[in-house]
Amino acid sequence: MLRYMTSGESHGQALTAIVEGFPAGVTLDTTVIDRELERRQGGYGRGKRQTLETDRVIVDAGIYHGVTTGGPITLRLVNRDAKLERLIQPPAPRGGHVDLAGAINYQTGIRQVLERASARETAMRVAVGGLARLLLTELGIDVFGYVIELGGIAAPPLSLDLAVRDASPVYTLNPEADAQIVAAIDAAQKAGDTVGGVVEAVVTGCPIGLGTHAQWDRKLDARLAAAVMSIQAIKGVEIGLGFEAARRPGSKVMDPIRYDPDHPASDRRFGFRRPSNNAGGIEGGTSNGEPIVVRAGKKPISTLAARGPSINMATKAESPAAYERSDVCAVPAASVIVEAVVAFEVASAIVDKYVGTSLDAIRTSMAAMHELNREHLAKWADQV
Ligand SMILES: Cc1cc2nc3c(=O)[nH]c(=O)nc-3n(C[C@H](O)[C@H](O)[C@H](O)COP(=O)(O)O)c2cc1C
Ligand SMILES: C=C(O[C@@H]1CC(C(=O)O)=C[C@@H](OP(=O)(O)O)[C@H]1O)C(=O)O
Repeated sequence: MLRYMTSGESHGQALTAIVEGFPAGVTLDTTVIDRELERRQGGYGRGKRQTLETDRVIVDAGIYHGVTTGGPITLRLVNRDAKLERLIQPPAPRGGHVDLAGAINYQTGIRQVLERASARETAMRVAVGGLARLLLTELGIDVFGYVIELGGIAAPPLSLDLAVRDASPVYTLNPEADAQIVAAIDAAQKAGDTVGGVVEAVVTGCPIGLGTHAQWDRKLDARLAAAVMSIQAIKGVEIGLGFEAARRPGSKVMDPIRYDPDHPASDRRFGFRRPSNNAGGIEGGTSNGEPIVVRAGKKPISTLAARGPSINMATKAESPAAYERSDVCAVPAASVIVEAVVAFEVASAIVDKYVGTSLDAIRTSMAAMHELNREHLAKWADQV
């Protein structure tokens, strides 16, 4: 079982994660993780905080000579803007945040809950996702996230071709490439407002059979949805066609099944081809070998420079909500975070299925399972 927990406050000393169940034998290349951290910090519309932080992962435990040992891996990110003990209690809670409900839930001030609820925590989730990516890359699986819509404006289309993708301004979160989007973010900033958007993550190279139809909490789509929904400010998750499937007749939703008899022995789909992928790579909670497509809707940031209506907690008189500083748009960052949590869930499903304490064990198990399925398909005629 692969799992992790994070700790840390937005303005505390550091963010930490302990990742447990990660296989031995994976070279922990921190530059791969740092690249993802850098992507998360980027994107047009971010606030001043990102000019103060330079996120670089520190590995405190779980490696020997740069290679994972199979023991728990401790990751750390230092907050340069650490100042928690000097921060005051906001007088008026912000709508759209946990400020009010959290202070009641924990019988504390607002500061205690907002510091932990902050999306600063997503930096660590991206570091953990980067670690998962190292395992997935070894197994020929790729995950990438990108913006598809921002402030109601469609982002330029993205090629699934890897070479084209890496050069794409959308993939590299450079919305300067789209004047309309930049103008929408600028207009929101000028008005003291914020903008949200829709992001998508695609997983390619997945074997058939991650997850299961057999039990609700092991369904791959359910696990992905929970992970993505847990990201700060994500308000909707779709797999494949998602809500659009509800509007179409069945004939325009189900993906036909075809067969290519000339497929190579190594084909992870065993020759089965789906001319469409409305299911987003998951049928009955199980990966079907097609790209896994997960979409997420991110709400616009609730902390408004124009300050939304609220109540002063001491006097209960009407008072504008607290405002210190804030992002105007964090949609490009959300695409990196969605990618990271999806990468982790897929890695976790891999470890569940191909139970192995090391990379070699997982590879061996994957190869053996592939052969087993080839044999199973070859003797199919005898079974029916
Ligand atoms: C990358 C990222 C950056 C964010 N930056 C801010 C911010 O600067 N100000 C803010 O009020 N909310 C920001 N948020 C959103 C809040 O963290 C989130 O809305 C809040 O914790 C309440 O949680 P909920 O929206 O999931 O209910 C950000 C979210 C993400 C994913
Ligand atoms: C620190 C990050 O995002 C923060 C998320 C956030 C919130 O309320 O979620 C509020 C802001 O924090 P601050 O008040 O320090 O500027 C963002 O900058 C980050 O993404 O690294």
